[in-house]
Amino acid sequence: MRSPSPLLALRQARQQLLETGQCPEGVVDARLARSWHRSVAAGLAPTARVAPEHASSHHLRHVLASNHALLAHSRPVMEYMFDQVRQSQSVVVLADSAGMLMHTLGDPFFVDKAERVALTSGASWAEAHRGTNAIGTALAERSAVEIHGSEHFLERNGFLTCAASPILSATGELTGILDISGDHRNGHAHTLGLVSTAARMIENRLMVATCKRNIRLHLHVQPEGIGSVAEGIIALSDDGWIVGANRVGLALLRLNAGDIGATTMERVLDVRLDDLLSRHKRRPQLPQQLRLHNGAVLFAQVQVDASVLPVINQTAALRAAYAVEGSPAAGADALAALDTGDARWRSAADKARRVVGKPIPLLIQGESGVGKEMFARALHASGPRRDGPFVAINCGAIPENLIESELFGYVAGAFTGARKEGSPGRLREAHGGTLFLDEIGDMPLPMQTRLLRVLQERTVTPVGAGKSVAVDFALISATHCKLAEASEKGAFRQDLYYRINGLTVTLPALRERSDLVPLTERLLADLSPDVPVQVAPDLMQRLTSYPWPGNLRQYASVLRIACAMLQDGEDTLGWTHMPDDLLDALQAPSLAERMVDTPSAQTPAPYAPDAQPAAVQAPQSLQALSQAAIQQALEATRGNVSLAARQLGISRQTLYRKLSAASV
Ligand SMILES: Nc1ncnc2c1ncn2[C@@H]1O[C@H](COP(=O)(O)OP(=O)(O)OP(=O)(O)O)[C@@H](O)[C@H]1O
Repeated sequence: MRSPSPLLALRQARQQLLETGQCPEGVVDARLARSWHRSVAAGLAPTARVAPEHASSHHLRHVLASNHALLAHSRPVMEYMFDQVRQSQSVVVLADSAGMLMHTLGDPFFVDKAERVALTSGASWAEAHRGTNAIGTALAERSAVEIHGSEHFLERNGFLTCAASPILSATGELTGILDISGDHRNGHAHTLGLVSTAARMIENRLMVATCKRNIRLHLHVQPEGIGSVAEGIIALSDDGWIVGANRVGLALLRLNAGDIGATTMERVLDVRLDDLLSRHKRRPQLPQQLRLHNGAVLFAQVQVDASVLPVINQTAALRAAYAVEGSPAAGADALAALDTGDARWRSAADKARRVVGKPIPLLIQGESGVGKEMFARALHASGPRRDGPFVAINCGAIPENLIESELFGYVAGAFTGARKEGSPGRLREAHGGTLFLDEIGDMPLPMQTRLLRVLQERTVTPVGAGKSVAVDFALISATHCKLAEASEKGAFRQDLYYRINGLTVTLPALRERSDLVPLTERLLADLSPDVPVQVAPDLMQRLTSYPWPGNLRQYASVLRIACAMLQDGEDTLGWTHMPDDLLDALQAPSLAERMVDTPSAQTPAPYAPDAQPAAVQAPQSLQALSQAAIQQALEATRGNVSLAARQLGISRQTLYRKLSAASV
């Protein structure tokens, strides 16, 4: 963004923006124009003397404490940078992810001047407060930028030249901004390069520190590039999921940040994790030559912390054992195991996979019984927290007077009836794993307020306790109602809604799914793992068109009952195996079917004994068909009502009822 534009042209362009709302084309580039527009939208005026936005010392302490690791890894790099620019009247600055300055190192001759525009710890350089400037603009654009002289929106910052680069975490989140600011007369063409390289150095150091319990691959296209600032780094979970990556690592593997936590190494590289690790064990110092599936060659140095090797070996042994038995690999994509081909379901799963392992709360919407909890469990089992607990809480099922102590825990003697030893509470039980809040829309409003505080502060204060306890869990919530509407009507706190709704996915109702046949096959394979069971085609046709108001819960239960009704030697579910309450509903044609009242209409076949398929071919009334079936069952069982009822899949009482109705 270093501008060849003369001072006057920039001033005129800014004036034109203020007067007409448009930047003149060709004078400022698109990125600068976007930033100026944001500055105007924030209510800033170029000549205004805005009071600098400055954090209280308490808030600054809090920010410094929560960015402890970033600061620790940045300080040595900043000192090195400062050495490079020592003579050029500059300051080196580290800001947090909101643009607040946390640490500055400055040339004493320049510091006085810099202090006048508040280039000091605690000052905010977010665009909303200071208009266009390298720190705020790099934050807004998520990319490295240089802002020179009059490109700054506020005229009082026009004596500066600043270059800033975002610092990204191992999971791709922007965690801070590194910047060099100096007198615009001393601007140097290489400053932006220096800042960007230094930001990469910090990112790499941070990544190695935060992923020290992961398997790490240090990558480069040449073995000599490994260990340099230009190396790619990929962090893997012990079963091969990519759980972290620096920018070069992503580029080398042709991935983007959204793939972190959503794909495995083996999907990208042509090597099995076990082979990679065993080669590393034999020759730990030697870079391994690897190939992407597209044939490109890379070199990788594996690094595994000695303290986690035993865990990895154990997981590898488990994986090998599972592979031998033909069972799904430990930690395999448990969501994929639920995927039977419905496009809407798959799209929800694909989206959810992208946030697994990231601090983004997931909200699952869908009718009751569509499988929201199973989906959440599978997601947990597919993610890096799979070894931690999965704690499911049905917010609608806990009595209102117990919900507080149940969720937040209590100390010994907190209230009458409390357990002597106190209780940690369900939220703390989820520490290190996933918290699943089912029916979150049913949570009473006072509890919503407390929950919001927990989610904001990531701490829980048990009932009766003075101190709060830190908690760390991934959050998945589920609801069958439209929470957005509930929050608009005031029935659900809007701020809590935004907090739990990092990503919303909606699971389709069973009647909307296009995969009933493969889904049925999978459910039957689970229900009867030893003997393959199938469904008679005419019944399957009707099961496919039935609206299933209870969704998967109802359907899975019907199949479970039907399998239990199979006699020895039977392997095909027919009408006789359907529970009798459902049989009536299946036989009653749907409204749509009733509207198409022609003999040629494809009316799904109602009950017919499997031995007499021809009986269903003729267009008879349902009642007549039912009576015929009863007659045949009684004949086949020589009048044994109990046996006939069993064959028909109905209770004895229902059979007697049907017989007496027929004789009236
Ligand atoms: N993919 C699936 N495979 C097999 N059975 C399933 C599947 N999904 C759901 N079920 C069956 O449906 C039942 C209900 O599923 P789940 O509790 O996940 O639904 P839900 O949408 O969370 O329901 P609710 O809204 O009532 O809490 C499960 O106990 C299980 O029997």
